[in-house]
Amino acid sequence: TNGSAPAVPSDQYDSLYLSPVTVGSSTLHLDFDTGSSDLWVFSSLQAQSSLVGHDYYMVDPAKEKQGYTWKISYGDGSGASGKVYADKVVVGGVTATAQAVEAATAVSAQFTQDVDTDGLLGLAMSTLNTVKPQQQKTFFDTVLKQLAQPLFAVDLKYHAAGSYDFGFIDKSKYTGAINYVNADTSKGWWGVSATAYSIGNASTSATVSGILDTGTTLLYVDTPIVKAYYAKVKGSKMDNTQGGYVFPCSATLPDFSLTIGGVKQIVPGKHINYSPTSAGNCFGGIQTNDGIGFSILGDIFLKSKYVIHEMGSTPRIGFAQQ
Ligand SMILES: C[C@H]1CC[C@H](NC(=O)Cn2ccnc2)CC1
Repeated sequence: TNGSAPAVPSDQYDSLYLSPVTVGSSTLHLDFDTGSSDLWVFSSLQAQSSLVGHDYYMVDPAKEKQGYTWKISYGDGSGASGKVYADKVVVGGVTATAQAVEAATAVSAQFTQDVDTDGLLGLAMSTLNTVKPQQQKTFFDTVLKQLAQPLFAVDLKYHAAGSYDFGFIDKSKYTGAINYVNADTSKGWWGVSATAYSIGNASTSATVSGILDTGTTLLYVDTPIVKAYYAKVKGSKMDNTQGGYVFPCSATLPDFSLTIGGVKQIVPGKHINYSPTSAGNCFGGIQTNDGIGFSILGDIFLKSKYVIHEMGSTPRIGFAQQ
């Protein structure tokens, strides 16, 4: 069975995208995250005070995987932990009858205060799953065999609802050719490399290695590239109080591209004006990866493309223009 689920921006800035998922008998709104591999949810195991505003999974003790635990922390310092259940999970009509559902007993403040997000659904490789004593499969790995094709496609949009397709490529969601490159899954992520970047009409040869990450809002690249980009934005500056580069909201932002598989994958300048700040300027969608050694191609990069993640004998990533 193939299927498709909507990806709805959680707020006016596309901070994250939420998709409806049936977990047991509840419908929750989860953040599909190609940068991690745990399916975890707010649950009845948590203190009531932590559940205010959230939909949550009502655990059934008969379905508990006794003695199994999980604990995850993300690059932005957020995290969660809890117990594990085997239950039915349905995404866009695709059913996993006994999916490992990671029910939270504790979550960090960033998640508690984000009342729209009821948990995450990881879509990276299952080798990154945090469940102990036995690592569990992602939803995608669980349903892989029932899909017509071993793939999912990501269609995030700028200030609009997009979708996640499972098992099929939707020709109505892109124009032109799909450009495929092999994925580097050796670190558990959907890894890609670029051979150049461009700012406006100027192209620079460089090796930019990164991971595709729907769970990250912005586009994080090496500091020299970030500096070169904002050098082309009048009035821009690094503002440590705001935590990154800001600029006058009236600024014209140049397009940015990464050349992947010989094809320029363009991020429109318009998408790089992420949001207004509390200080009266605007916060950039391109920021430094703080020298973590690789780039994070988050939603700012993804929301102009239709991106196919194919787990064939040789994992591949396909890029097409929305
Ligand atoms: C420098 C980057 C900063 C942003 C980091 N992204 C995340 O932490 C993504 N995420 C998933 C769940 N909650 C957050 C990746 C590193």
